[in-house]
Amino acid sequence: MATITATATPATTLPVSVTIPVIDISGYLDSDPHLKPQIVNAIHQAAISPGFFQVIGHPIPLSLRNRLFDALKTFYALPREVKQSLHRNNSTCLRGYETVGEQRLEEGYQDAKEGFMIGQEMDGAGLRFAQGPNQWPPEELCPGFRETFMEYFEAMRAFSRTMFRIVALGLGLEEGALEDFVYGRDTVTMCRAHRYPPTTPEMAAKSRGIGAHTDFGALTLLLQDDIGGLEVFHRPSQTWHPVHPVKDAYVVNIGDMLSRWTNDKYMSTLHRVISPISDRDRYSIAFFNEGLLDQVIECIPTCLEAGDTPKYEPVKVEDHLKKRYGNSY
Ligand SMILES: O=C(O)CCC(=O)C(=O)O
Ligand SMILES: [Fe+2]
Repeated sequence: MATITATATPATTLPVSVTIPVIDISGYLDSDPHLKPQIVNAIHQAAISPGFFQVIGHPIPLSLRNRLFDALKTFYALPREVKQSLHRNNSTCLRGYETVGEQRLEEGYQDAKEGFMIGQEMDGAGLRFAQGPNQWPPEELCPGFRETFMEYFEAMRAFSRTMFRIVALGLGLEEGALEDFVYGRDTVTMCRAHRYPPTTPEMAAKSRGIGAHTDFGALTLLLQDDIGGLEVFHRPSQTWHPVHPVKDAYVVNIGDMLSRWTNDKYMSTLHRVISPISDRDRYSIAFFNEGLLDQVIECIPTCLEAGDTPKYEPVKVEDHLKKRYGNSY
């Protein structure tokens, strides 16, 4: 999930070039002794800078990705009243539909996207922050939507587990050191699907698909279609750079929580989406690893160089999330 940040300068692209590495993790999944350390190192370096990379050779099947994109098209084509009846304001745990213009991430712009958020299905007593049931459209209006979205969600949780094993090794920790953080009973993971309506060239300068922001969780895994429009900010040159769609890839970025946990060794990079100048909608699906509610985020000792001191006070994930979610709507 995302949060408000300082307004970025309206600078456009160039002249500096920013490389967003494309990293194949299949060698890690195959436990290839040669490739494993190379993959760990490539991700560690990309997390330091630019804080964004793309992952191929991941375990999410193309058929599942396509089924979900198809189901989302059916969902977003539903009558407005049906979508409104699933509005996130009905939910105690951030789940449901968000209309165009609802989120404001950048001063002076309204986000042009529609969104639909789900999380882990939880019911009963003792629910905590962001825990609870999802909202779903009637099955007959959107056949298979719920089943496909939940299948995708579970597959993404498993993929995230792998990513955090790689991240742990990169940070000089035990491979399983972040297991509870990413996969514990009280771990919050959220998945939001977006539809970005197209814009005209005249309107493009005044509108944003999603305004400039940093993500506030630990690690985001984003699936984008082939339209493009995602951009990252290069702070030293104050310029924006496209994250071009790469076939079959997930865009991965570091969020504020992991940046803080690593004493800013890993970079949480400002990003935005330009409304597509196209005759087609753009679709994307972001999976947010928000962390274990009881985890205290306190500088990981391996991230302190000799003579360094921690930059931040310890904070509990639950408190961090409550504050940041509260600020972004
Ligand atoms: O749709 C995208 O490409 C990016 C979405 C995003 O940055 C977010 O939801 O935090
Ligand atoms: Fe984001």
